Amino acid sequence: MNERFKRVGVIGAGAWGTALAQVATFAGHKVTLQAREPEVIQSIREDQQNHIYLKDVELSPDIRPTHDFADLADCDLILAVPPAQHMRATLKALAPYVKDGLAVVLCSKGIERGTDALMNEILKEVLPQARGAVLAGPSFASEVARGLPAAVTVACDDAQLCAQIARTLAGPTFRPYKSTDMIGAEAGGALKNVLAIACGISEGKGLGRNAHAALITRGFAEMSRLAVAMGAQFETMVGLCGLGDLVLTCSSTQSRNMSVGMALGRGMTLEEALAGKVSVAEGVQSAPAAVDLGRKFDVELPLCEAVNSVLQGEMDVRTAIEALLSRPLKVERA
Ligand SMILES: NC(=O)c1ccc[n+]([C@@H]2O[C@H](COP(=O)([O-])OP(=O)(O)OC[C@H]3O[C@@H](n4cnc5c(N)ncnc54)[C@H](O)[C@@H]3O)[C@@H](O)[C@H]2O)c1
Ligand SMILES: O=P(O)(O)OC[C@H](O)CO
Repeated sequence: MNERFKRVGVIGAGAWGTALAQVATFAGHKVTLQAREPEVIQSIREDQQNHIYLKDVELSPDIRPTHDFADLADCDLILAVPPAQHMRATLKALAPYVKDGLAVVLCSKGIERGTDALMNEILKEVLPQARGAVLAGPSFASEVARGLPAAVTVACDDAQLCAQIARTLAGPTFRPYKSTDMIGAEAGGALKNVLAIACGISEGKGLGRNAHAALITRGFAEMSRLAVAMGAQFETMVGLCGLGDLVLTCSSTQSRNMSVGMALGRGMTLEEALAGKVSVAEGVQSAPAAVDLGRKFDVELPLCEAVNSVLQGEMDVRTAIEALLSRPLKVERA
């Protein structure tokens, strides 16, 4: 009962996919890591480092990089870690190698633009024969890959599968907490990225610590309202994958989302803020989807809407801030 999975595969050798492959080796596994770029494969094979996406971290020799999805065919646990906008295509590429009941853990934090789908909805459409779970929570890849302590949420509506995944990935420095709330874990992970852009804008504009605290608190209220309307439990939102990840991402320049926001706050255009970046800031694509979901579920999302207006070039930062501060006074509630 609840034995560990034996053959772990990871799809996506960005910073987080590489870090999660490393986590699985800390837990004693040999891991197949599917990478898109030949230079990433070469870098891991020759130097035991991912020079492109996770610089200066010594990787375990138990990580086996490959380009070929067929090499994942004998895995019994797959961690899917592409950028959210590429999840659908990635799962389609995996499809020929998926056996009935394969466990697929969705580790990307975003909402698909155009469909407003969370990652588990995409999994159900593309690989209905697989069993899905979500991994989310406060976890900067570089810290996790270096073996610094982190606690995350693993969410799955099948409690037994959840326990099996948690047991497979748990290690001396990586502590998964179990949950059955997949929507909450996914919504928390996706929405905190949009709110981190808001906090970055505030930081870049020099609006001070009071504004920062207000943004995190009202951002939390906003993301919880939407998540609960989508079917999440409020309890999940006060956990690692909700408040925990929001606080982390809004408080460090390690965050790509916060960094993009800071660049916008300092007066750059979005194009300038993203120029030359190989890494993904998911909030940029998730913002319009979040706004869409707010309308669909009739939930007010003033901060996400303001961020989205700035990202779409519909409002400059100063006007967005003025618009937020001049809203009618409200009763404070989550
Ligand atoms: N980096 C972190 O600290 C961290 C932590 C937790 C969750 N995440 C989430 O993990 C997901 C992946 O982020 P990351 O940080 O590993 O990536 P990254 O920013 O380090 O690298 C970009 C990734 O995008 C991939 N990519 C680019 N074009 C692609 C395409 N057309 N199809 C498929 N893949 C493509 C690249 O191969 C690479 O793996 C995101 O949803 C992110 O929010 C990241
Ligand atoms: O760098 P970011 O903004 O993508 O955040 C990384 C992780 O999601 C933090 O938990």
